[in-house]
Amino acid sequence: MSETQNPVAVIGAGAWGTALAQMLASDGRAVTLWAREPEVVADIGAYNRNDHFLPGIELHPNITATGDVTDLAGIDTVLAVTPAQHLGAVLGSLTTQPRDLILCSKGIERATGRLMNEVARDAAPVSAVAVLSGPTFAHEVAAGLPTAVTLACSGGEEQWDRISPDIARPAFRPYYSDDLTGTEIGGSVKNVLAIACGVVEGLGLGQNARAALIARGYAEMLRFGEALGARAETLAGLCGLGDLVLTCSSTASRNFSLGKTLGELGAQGNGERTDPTSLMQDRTTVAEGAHTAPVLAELARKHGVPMPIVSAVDEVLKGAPAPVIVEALLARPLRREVSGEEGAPA
Ligand SMILES: NC(=O)C1=CN([C@@H]2O[C@H](COP(=O)(O)OP(=O)(O)OC[C@H]3O[C@@H](n4cnc5c(N)ncnc54)[C@H](O)[C@@H]3O)[C@@H](O)[C@H]2O)C=CC1
Ligand SMILES: O=C(CO)COP(=O)(O)O
Repeated sequence: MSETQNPVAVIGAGAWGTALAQMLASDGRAVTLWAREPEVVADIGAYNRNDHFLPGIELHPNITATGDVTDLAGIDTVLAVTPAQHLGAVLGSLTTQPRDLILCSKGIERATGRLMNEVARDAAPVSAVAVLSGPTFAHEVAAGLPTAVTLACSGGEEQWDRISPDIARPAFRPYYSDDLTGTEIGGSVKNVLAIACGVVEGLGLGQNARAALIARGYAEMLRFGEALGARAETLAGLCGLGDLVLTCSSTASRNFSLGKTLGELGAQGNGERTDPTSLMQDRTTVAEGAHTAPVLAELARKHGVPMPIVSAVDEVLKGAPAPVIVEALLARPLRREVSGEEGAPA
């Protein structure tokens, strides 16, 4: 490590935390990776591999895995990459709060309806919070393939100047934003819409239907964002539209593939209700959209924001037959396309 390189730490050694550690370590700097599972710590220490969550990748030797949060003390720049529902508890277990805490989870806290930056500001009030989000399949980033992300800084340009050199690499390009709400809404809502696109794929409804769903889903994202104070320009960027297009187009997405299975079950089910619970329990990896959908549908109702696709995903996740739900979506009254204008054309 050169003397000018700050050490960084990553909390959470799932696929994304491990891929971020690999990307950050690519310039030779020391990266501390905190893992919840002792076997993950052991395997990274012994073999430089995390086959539990990111199989097939040889990790840089300058990544040090630990299960002890006290090893994060003194590291100024820390990325938090836990599943959204566990962020508050994991941050609450830290013995010290870093100067800069960069949130990389995509979701909304189910019990409280809070975005991750709200969870983090409560759990780590001393830290300056930032949000990193964009089109980033973990296996591609770990392989060194190029992408770009939104990096939204609560501390404005001063924080950006401090942390962007620690995050940017030749193949990983952050873009500055100060809209944390918009950045988080993009990543949270797109996961739910990816489940919807997977359902369409599983039901065999075709490419046109998927593209229509992406466009109308994006309109829902914009409406919800506006209600919560996000900027539309943020949602048109990497963390919104960019990630939406990625995640809605590929079975490499856990959310899309969950939706596809739900659609296939629905297609076989003769209009009967399904039981997605066992489907979810069997998964060792997180499909955040399944946790976000109920709380997002609830928040949308609370704010008076029409989000019919999000509500439809929520229904399918609760066991409603996918073909019946799709039929109901298509049978809704005709209306203007432009967001904010209600009613059918004259
Ligand atoms: N995998 C990807 O390509 C990307 C994932 N993300 C986001 O990163 C976050 C983490 O996802 P992944 O790393 O993919 O996870 P993963 O699905 O690969 O692994 C599951 C993770 O959950 C953790 N976990 C399970 N139970 C827990 C508990 N009780 N408390 C704390 N942690 C627990 C495990 O330790 C592991 O780190 C999610 O919010 C996801 O949306 C964001 C961008 C890309
Ligand atoms: O957020 C992601 C890509 O940007 C990963 O999506 P999935 O969680 O659906 O795999």
